[in-house]
Amino acid sequence: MGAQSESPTPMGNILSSMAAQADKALQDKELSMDLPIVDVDVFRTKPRDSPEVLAECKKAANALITYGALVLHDSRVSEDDNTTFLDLLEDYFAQPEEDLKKDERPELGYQIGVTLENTEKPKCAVDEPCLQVIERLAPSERPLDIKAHAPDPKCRFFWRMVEKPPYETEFPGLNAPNIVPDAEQIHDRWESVMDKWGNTLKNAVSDISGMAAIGLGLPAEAFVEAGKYGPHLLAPTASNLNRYGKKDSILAGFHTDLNFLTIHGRSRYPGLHIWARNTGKRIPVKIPPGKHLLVQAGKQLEHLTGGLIKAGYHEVVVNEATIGVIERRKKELPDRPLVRISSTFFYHLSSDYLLSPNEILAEQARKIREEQYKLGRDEGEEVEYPSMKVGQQVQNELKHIALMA
Ligand SMILES: O=C(O)CCC(=O)C(=O)O
Ligand SMILES: [Fe+2]
Repeated sequence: MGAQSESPTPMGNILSSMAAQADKALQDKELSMDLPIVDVDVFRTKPRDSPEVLAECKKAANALITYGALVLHDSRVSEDDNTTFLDLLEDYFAQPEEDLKKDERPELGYQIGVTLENTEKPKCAVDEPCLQVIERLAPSERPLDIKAHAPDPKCRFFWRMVEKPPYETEFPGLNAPNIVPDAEQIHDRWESVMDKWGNTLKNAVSDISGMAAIGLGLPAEAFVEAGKYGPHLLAPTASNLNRYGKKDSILAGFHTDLNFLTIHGRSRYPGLHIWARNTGKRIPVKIPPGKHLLVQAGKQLEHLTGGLIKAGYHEVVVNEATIGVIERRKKELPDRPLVRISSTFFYHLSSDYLLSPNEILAEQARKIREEQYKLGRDEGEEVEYPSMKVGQQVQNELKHIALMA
């Protein structure tokens, strides 16, 4: 009798159920990339002081402390809006370079409109603490080499989504009006498509800010108030995969984001790798299907929490999975532009807000640092977080990435 038709023994039963459990665990792990999934719906629909909401907020704060990242579920997310947005941006970046150039504003540090390829540099390449972060990673987990400090081949569009402050800002350059592209087939649908998808990302990330504040023991409105007049940006990147589609091309070199929280919808092309603090592992991002988004901590959140939450490192490269999608789309949609658009939104604190570490959180950060050190996880030299206006911090960072003189 063949093994397949044998009637199951009790031992066989146990083994197959263990195998099924292991399969399920592997599937879940791949879906969530090992990151906790935070349900924004719980926060939006249940009473603020209910145990369920508090538990979900704690989960959000702990995920940001432990990983610098989380996956969120939000029933307001429409995949169709993301698709429409990705199509629009593919069409936009397929235009001739001289048309794109009309939307460049170098005099404003490229903080509005388009940034063309080979302009923005990965800051890490000249930043000693960042290079040490790479050195502390196991060689197999390191990002692609950025030491040449070549600018990134990715382009970008910045679409500002702000509420005008009821006061005179010290940083008007960071708060300039939006640019709507000229081209007839793009102009008319631009504003509504950008605002629709942008608002989905903005609402979700703003709710995560509220949840993180509660989870950290702060008043619910602490971060949202601090970001009320922030120069939030819908900030898709665009990488020309005809030109930069070879395996191991760096589209955006290893870096952290300078803003408060970054939120991503699904890109059509894989290639974003994140490093979760405390794991030392490179994680290829796979946002689970169905109303999920990915959030990563940025520098402003690190600053405000005195390093309790650390900005998350990431890179965007052409990996095997990217090549797979390139080949598939070439066959299935030969007339579509071969451009990798990222569905990225930068949530910022208000430029005039004083960025200064919360002492209670900074004390917790010191404790965690010591515990980590005892566990043999050296996080490098202690970072200073001097008080400064958010607008000042942004300008300092822009100088590092070559967008501002
Ligand atoms: O392209 C992506 O998926 C992310 C881009 C990114 O890291 C950034 O825009 O800062
Ligand atoms: Fe980034």
